Amino acid sequence: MTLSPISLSSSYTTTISQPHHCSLFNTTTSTTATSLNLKFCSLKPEPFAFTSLRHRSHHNHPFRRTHFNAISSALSNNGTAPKSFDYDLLIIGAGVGGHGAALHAVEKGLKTAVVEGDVVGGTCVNRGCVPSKALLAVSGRMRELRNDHHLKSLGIQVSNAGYDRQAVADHANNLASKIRGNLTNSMKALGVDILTGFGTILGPQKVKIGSSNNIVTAKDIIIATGSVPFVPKGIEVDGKTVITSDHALKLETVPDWIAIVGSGYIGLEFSDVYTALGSEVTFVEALDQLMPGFDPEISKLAQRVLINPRNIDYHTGVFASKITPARDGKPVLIELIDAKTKEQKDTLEVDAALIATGRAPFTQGLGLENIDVTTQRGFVPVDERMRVIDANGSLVPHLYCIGDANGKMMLAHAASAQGISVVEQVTGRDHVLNHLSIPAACFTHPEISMVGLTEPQAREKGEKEGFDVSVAKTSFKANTKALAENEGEGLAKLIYRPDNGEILGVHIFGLHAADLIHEASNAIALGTRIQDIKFAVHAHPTLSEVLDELFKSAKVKAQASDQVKEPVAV
Ligand SMILES: Cc1cc2nc3c(=O)[nH]c(=O)nc-3n(C[C@H](O)[C@H](O)[C@H](O)COP(=O)(O)OP(=O)(O)OC[C@H]3O[C@@H](n4cnc5c(N)ncnc54)[C@H](O)[C@@H]3O)c2cc1C
Ligand SMILES: NC(=O)c1ccc[n+]([C@@H]2O[C@H](COP(=O)([O-])OP(=O)(O)OC[C@H]3O[C@@H](n4cnc5c(N)ncnc54)[C@H](O)[C@@H]3O)[C@@H](O)[C@H]2O)c1
Repeated sequence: MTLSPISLSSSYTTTISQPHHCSLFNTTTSTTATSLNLKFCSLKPEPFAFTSLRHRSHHNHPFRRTHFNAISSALSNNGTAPKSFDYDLLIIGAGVGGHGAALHAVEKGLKTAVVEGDVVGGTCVNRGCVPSKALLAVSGRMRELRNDHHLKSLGIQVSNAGYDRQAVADHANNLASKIRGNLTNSMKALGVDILTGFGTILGPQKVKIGSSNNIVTAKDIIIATGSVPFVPKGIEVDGKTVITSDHALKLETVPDWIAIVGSGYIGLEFSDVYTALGSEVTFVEALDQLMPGFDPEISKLAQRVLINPRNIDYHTGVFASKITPARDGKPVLIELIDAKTKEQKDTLEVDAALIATGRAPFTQGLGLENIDVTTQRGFVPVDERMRVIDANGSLVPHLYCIGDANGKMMLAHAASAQGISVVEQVTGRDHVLNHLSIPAACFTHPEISMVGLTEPQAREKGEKEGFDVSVAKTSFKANTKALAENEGEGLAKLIYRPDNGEILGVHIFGLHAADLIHEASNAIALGTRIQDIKFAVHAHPTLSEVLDELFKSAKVKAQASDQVKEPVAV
């Protein structure tokens, strides 16, 4: 194995903790320096490995013939553009963003390669969505089996539900391996070349793979290099008692008492897991309320159901300014300061601390300076079509950035959708992704989901643009299926324009909220108005009737309601 040292310089005043779980990212543990050295190793010795099973013949593809002739003569002055190309499309990073783009590119007939410096699947598959959902599946079952009151009301008796920590950890790890295999095989089967090594952009349409001179050219390049945990300055991560999600997902321990710094998605999902497995949790949140990113009404309800009745306490409006791992028989020490005044507030002594304070883009060492691109807090600046913008504000020809690395929306399906959107563009069809139609979900028990604007955001927009905003709500308590499951605790909230029936946002808290949101997100994506969707029929009894009722309860002005779409004869 060849280790390729890459000197990274960071503009952060914080620490970036690289994925510790993976020996391939050979890195020092977190430091508080403003720059850090990181070693990134190739999986295979140079030259880089071609792992595709078969190649489609792309050379006669009509698009290839035309677009190669039309290579922009306006390329920037950073190196010269190649005259012919190894690939139509080269994607740096084989996470879900890169994978989604690659599959769509093959469908469009592009000769495609992905460059991956670690393992296929990136954060989502190896250190994110996939293993966390495996742990949350266990959390859900444990909650049910330990909820005597709930079980009794259904007439069920269970005694002594327990778990085997290592077996739970294995479930998460095995699932990640399985999905990683599926992703790899799907690309290989379609003829996508998987080039192993760290990708560095040398100039327009040119990428070096690994540390030696393996240079690959491509007509279009997509940066899809993702993100790593963001660890604020002053926090020392040791990977054992002070951990990030990368470590927590391995479930090496279930601490008796764990502080979770940050009550966003990661904090909330892990509080669900840890409390189900028996830990006591203390949240430390910098803003004045828990779950500050969600619609305030939903956060309030979530706090009532997911926080207050559980073994959780919290400190809001405080920063964890210094965290020292447990050592020499002392517990983990967390110094709290007031988020506004910066005055010392308290010191917590806990068994462990999970740092869930957001994620930092992984864009160091990418060679962005070679194409005159300056990152913004590490994020690659892009326009609404994911085209990379250089330091002068001009678009860099043939270069795109998708997923966590551009920071538009740090979600797996957003990364993939952005990749598909780019492929549409490079194959001649203009496409702009509507990020307000992309749903998000937090997989707690019960789940939280959302799409579009929160109520405060919608009201602010309405005020600026001069339209009224209305809100409709329905409760899960009135839903037959939810009641049959004895899961009536839930709310769906619709934020809309009463003048024209436009859906501005939908927020759901309740059983299977993550699955229910898609009716709303599809409606926003397709521009469907409330006066149309309210006539859509839902099977009875299903949870989807919560949304049916929600749309029906909205009060759209008569004029707009009269313009119902023409019926389609069958
Ligand atoms: C604990 C956790 C749970 C999450 N749960 C969810 C969820 O339930 N749903 C959801 O939608 N999102 C979830 N996310 C977010 C989701 O994982 C990310 O939004 C998503 O992985 C971003 O995809 P990406 O393709 O942009 O980047 P990544 O998945 O990070 O992939 C980037 C890839 O690029 C590689 N790479 C980086 N630099 C180079 C280089 N120079 N050369 C070669 N290769 C390189 C990396 O090794 C990596 O494989 C979760 C995240 C975490 C941490
Ligand atoms: N189910 C999902 O889709 C899912 C699950 C996990 C993660 N993710 C993605 O991963 C990303 C990262 O998640 P996350 O939960 O780490 O970030 P987040 O941005 O959702 O939440 C971070 C929280 O930490 C708080 N915070 C920041 N610094 C602090 C400090 N020093 N002291 C106390 N509080 C502090 C912030 O106010 C915020 O509430 C998210 O953007 C999300 O999109 C998604």
